[in-house]
Amino acid sequence: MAAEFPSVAAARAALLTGEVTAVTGAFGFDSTGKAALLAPHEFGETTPLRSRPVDTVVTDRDITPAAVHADRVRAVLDAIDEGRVGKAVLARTLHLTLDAPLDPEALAARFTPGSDAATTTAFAVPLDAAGRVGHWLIGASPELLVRRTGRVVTCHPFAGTAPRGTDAVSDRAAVESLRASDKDLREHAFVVDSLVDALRPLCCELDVPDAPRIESTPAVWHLATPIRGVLADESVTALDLAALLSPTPAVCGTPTAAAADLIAEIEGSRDFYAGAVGWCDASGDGEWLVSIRCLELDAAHTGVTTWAGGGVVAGSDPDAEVAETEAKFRTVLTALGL
Ligand SMILES: C=C(O[C@@H]1C=C(C(=O)O)C=C[C@H]1O)C(=O)O
Repeated sequence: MAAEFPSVAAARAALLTGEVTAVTGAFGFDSTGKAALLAPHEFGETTPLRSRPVDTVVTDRDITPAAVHADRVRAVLDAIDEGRVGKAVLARTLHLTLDAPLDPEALAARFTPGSDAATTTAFAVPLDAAGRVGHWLIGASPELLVRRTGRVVTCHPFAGTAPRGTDAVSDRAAVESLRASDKDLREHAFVVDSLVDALRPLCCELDVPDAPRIESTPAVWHLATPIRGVLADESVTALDLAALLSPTPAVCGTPTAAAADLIAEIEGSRDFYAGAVGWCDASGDGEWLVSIRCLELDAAHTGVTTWAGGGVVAGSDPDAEVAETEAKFRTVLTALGL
């Protein structure tokens, strides 16, 4: 049985004392809360995942209604007007009940590159260490929170989204309007500014492009900014960086604490959604993804919970926010064969 760590602090201590040579797993939206981190016996050895078709039959479905989400967006717009936050990211929750259990690793394989839901890195994390016995966090996030390789730190934040078009012409038009969207550029700048503020004191070099570029998943276009820094102090590990940077304003908001309070008031607890998934070894190297475009499978493996969110800033349109969540739900729904 691999060692399990129910918090980032416990995993960090085990790495520091040399008790383990690596940790892998997930921590939640609240990085100080319950985590599901473990030390695999043979770190680095993974079983190749094979994508198999799934025949999913949904027997029950419960989603945050579009009208409720639109009202919540209006509530955030009011909070922005009142000066409580500059940006907050609101998410809808979708619960599905399936007629037959899903195999967690076979489902994760449905997210791997080349599959219909392909984005970047697929993961399947058992959540037992966090007390969610038998539950799994499964998905494929396109968003790199942070990677540390020696002294080099890389972040690749996304913020600002447009649903993909249905044909080449509308898809191109979606890119052009995203590139020119003042609202999306402001949404994006909150994230880059916050990462730069957090990294600047830790880095002796920091390269930040002047303007975001466009990247895609099969479901959406995003504004993205690759950030590269060189650590002044090599003792700062990838896990330290992930816990420091998460949640970024890509999934939370600005200021962080005020946005997290607003989200908790409106949505309730997010658990593992919008936290981080990844690994860190004893040298401090590691890689953490933002846990979005993912689902939690319950202990019976028939209950699925998934989330889709988007950033709200002054000028956001409630109906467009609803449409953005519909597009983002596609990644998980496609993986489920729905
Ligand atoms: C919150 C999500 O996505 C995040 C929010 C984005 C946005 O508001 O434009 C874009 C990418 C992600 O950083 C999600 O997919 O649930």
